[in-house]
Amino acid sequence: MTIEFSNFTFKYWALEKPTLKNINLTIGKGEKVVIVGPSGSGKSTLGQCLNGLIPFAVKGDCSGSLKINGKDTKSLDLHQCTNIVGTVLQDTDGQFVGLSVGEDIAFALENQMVIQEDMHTIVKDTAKMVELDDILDVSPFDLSGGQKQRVSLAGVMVDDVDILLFDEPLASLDPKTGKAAIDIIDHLHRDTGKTVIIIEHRLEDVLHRPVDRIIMMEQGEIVANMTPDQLIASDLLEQHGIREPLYISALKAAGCQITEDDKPAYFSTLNLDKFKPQIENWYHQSFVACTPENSERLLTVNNLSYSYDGIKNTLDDVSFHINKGEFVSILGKNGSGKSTITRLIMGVLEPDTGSIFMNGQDLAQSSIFERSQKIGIVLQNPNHMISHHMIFDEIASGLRNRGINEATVERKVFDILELCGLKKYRHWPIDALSYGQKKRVTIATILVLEPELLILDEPTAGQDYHHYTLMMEFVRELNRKLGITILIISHDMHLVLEYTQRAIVIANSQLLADAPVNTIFSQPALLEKANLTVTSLYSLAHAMGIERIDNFIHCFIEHEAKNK
Ligand SMILES: Nc1ncnc2c1ncn2[C@@H]1O[C@H](COP(=O)(O)OP(=O)(O)OP(=O)(O)O)[C@@H](O)[C@H]1O
Ligand SMILES: Nc1ncnc2c1ncn2[C@@H]1O[C@H](COP(=O)(O)OP(=O)(O)OP(=O)(O)O)[C@@H](O)[C@H]1O
Repeated sequence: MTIEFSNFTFKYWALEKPTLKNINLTIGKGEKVVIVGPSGSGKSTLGQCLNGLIPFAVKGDCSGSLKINGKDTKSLDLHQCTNIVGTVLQDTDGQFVGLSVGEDIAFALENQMVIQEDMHTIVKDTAKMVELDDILDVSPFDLSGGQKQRVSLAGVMVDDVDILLFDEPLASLDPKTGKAAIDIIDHLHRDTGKTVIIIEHRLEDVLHRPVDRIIMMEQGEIVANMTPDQLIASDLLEQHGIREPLYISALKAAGCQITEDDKPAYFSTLNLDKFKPQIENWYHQSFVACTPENSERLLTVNNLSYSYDGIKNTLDDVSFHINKGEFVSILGKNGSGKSTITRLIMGVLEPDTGSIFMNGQDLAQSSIFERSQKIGIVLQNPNHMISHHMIFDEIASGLRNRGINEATVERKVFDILELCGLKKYRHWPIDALSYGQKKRVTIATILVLEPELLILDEPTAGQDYHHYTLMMEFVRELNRKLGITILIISHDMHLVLEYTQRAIVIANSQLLADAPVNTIFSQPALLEKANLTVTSLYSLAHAMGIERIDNFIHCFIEHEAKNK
């Protein structure tokens, strides 16, 4: 199935200007391509033109043509498009049709009239590939964010379509499952010859397996269309605010010049010998010792246990503390209970046993409202938080609830809109925003309230590097200047390395480790237990024969922080 966009332009009815401008792009049958680009650049819109959601479900004006296998999509209907293109959507909640995980995976098979006996086997085998076989009877809506993402992946794997489109398949997946997902996509691609299109901000993770081409979008246009080696060796990623792989950042930090001939797109193909002297030199020159942590307690979690069903403990005797002014992360496998900890801190759930103290006060004595005055939480899925139609009102709502006068509300909201890169959208309805832009709105809504403890659940999911850097630098400023304590829950190891000092690792419902990030990331066996993976920074140091990998990681963290 060849895909051919010719002079293709698309404008949403709700917007004045076109979102896709004069796109000329051919994707050949059986190709595997990645689409990258800043948030709001039109990646999902391009994907939706392919799967027929545009123009059949979402209205707008198109000009030029989009042909799939020579057929203009204007002559097809939505049903015909979905029979050609299978999609894993960015917001998985909108995608579930079954009452259980098993039914959901089986849905596509029912449509294909697969016989019952085969159906059970196919569903089981597919669920096993994405580690869902234990929870086939659970409702998709009772799953953690990453588990939902796995259900969507499984659903599309059984689809009998020629083109597979993945819109941010990795956003909520833990690192190990993310790698497994990329392996699965790679197998599907090689075994079936299907055309595969992956839209993703986590470029290094996608490049875990080879791809044919990377297409870069910016403001509705295609600004690059080249091989991964060409792109990684160029300055284009940096210019367009897209994060380069960690090992490339480390090589550049050491002053190495990387060319296409070095085959830099994959760690496994990169010729490292050439760079060894520079890396060693940089490491020996830049090592500085860790700064000691502040020891005044803000939050103390004591022996916390919680079970949703009264049978299996989601959290089992978990204890940790967070000091005032710290920037800490919680890491762990999908479904290990990280978001559950957040719900217990907020008071949405009550612990079965154990307690949580804030500033020496037992939170069991405080209502949800009282807790929300001190603790701000940004949930994983922005669509679970938004309750107003207009962006300004959404961000202003918390301040207005506190009875703050309108002039102050306006000033604070404008300041935060600017900081979060949302100023030009202030009069927009939230519906007209991309997923990443919505996520930024929800972060702005909480940041404007300047909480004492800020908890960010997957802050970078769906965010491009440029926007997330702006936002995280602002969060870091809140942390450094105002002493606001920050807790992030994330599967984004690059983010965790860049910003947090200490990581709390949860595995199999229990606390597995609580240590500085450079210590955590230099222990492969520990990472493995929590479905985390070593980063390419570790692999680089290892390949260079550096003994104290924790020190090497620490050097890199210091370098990044200084050069932001
Ligand atoms: N349903 C819609 N109605 C009107 N405008 C929309 C709609 N969906 C997206 N847009 C607009 O189109 C632009 C591109 O959005 P799109 O979702 O394609 O971006 P994206 O590159 O996928 O971003 P992200 O990485 O944040 O998901 C955005 O500026 C957004 O405001
Ligand atoms: N409302 C609910 N009812 C029943 N079980 C639930 C509910 N919410 C979560 N669970 C289960 O509790 C476990 C922990 O979920 P939680 O959302 O805390 O995980 P998580 O570590 O945040 O995962 P992720 O990294 O995927 O976001 C999961 O196995 C999930 O299926």
